[in-house]
Amino acid sequence: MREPTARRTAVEAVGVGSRRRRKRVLDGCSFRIPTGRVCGVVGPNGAGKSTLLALAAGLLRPDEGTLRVFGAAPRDAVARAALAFVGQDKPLYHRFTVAALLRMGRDLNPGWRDDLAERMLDLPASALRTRVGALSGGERTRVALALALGKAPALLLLDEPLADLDPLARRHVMGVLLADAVERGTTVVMSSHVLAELDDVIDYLLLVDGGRIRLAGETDEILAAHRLLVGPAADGPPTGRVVESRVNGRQRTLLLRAPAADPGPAWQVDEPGLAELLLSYLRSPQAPPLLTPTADTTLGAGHPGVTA
Ligand SMILES: Nc1ncnc2c1ncn2[C@@H]1O[C@H](COP(=O)(O)OP(=O)(O)OP(=O)(O)O)[C@@H](O)[C@H]1O
Repeated sequence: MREPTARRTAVEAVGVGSRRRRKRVLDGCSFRIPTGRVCGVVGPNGAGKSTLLALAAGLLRPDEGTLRVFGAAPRDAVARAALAFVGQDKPLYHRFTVAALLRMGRDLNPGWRDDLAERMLDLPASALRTRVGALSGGERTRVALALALGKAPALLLLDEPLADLDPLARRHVMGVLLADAVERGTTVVMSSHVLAELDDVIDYLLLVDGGRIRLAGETDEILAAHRLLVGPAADGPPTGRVVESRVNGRQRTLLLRAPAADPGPAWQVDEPGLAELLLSYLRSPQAPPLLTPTADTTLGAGHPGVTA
């Protein structure tokens, strides 16, 4: 028997619009993120990623449309208990020691798990006695992430969690998040500009650009829906639904929506990498949006593509 959509859907946005100081920041955003996915929210500066995460965390209300978390409004008690949010500014009490903050996390959250917080924190024991204000930016990020994970949430909303972490710390944080998603089925939704490091970790993608959703769904399905063609610039480009066409000297590189017609032996055809695909879309604002069936809110819960 199929579970109700609300239980299989972590976040659902339908026609979400948001204005900040009268400026339209998000417009007609509709998508679903099923439970248990590690979803990367990517897009250029000012695209609306933080606004989208703040809406899902219940810190902002949409001006248009609806956004639901596990089927409830983000400010409902059920949703609030199920989610943890770490914003870009990571507000922490600077005069508290790390140990005192962790104690507070334990006292405030009935489902608190020391092991999860400690796994994320992974700092020397001396750091526990340090006041938060005396930590480096990256160490503070680790504390904020440890407090969020210690809550053992069903949904982790993270706004640029990797921004001030060194490469080793990034790997550690990504590893912990991935392990948690596997072990507890946590849904992780994280914005990031570090496309290269998202590649191995995310299995779901939201590309936000100019306040709109341009790509949404399973990364492997989105990649499989495209072909990267490299061939001679002198030849007429092969036909197909072109996302981007670039000429560099004698070489033309094309990103097409699959299936593409056989372009002939002069062309090399591959599936694009994630970073390549995203950059092509960002350079080509005219390319039509693509949502896989699980992300598409116009498809009902009974659609075969809509699974947990
Ligand atoms: N507190 C605010 N008050 C007014 N406008 C805001 C506020 N926060 C963001 N905006 C505006 O909303 C738009 C989207 O901002 P948002 O922070 O959601 O984008 P983003 O994709 O997260 O960007 P970045 O990658 O730079 O963090 C921007 O044009 C920004 O100027």
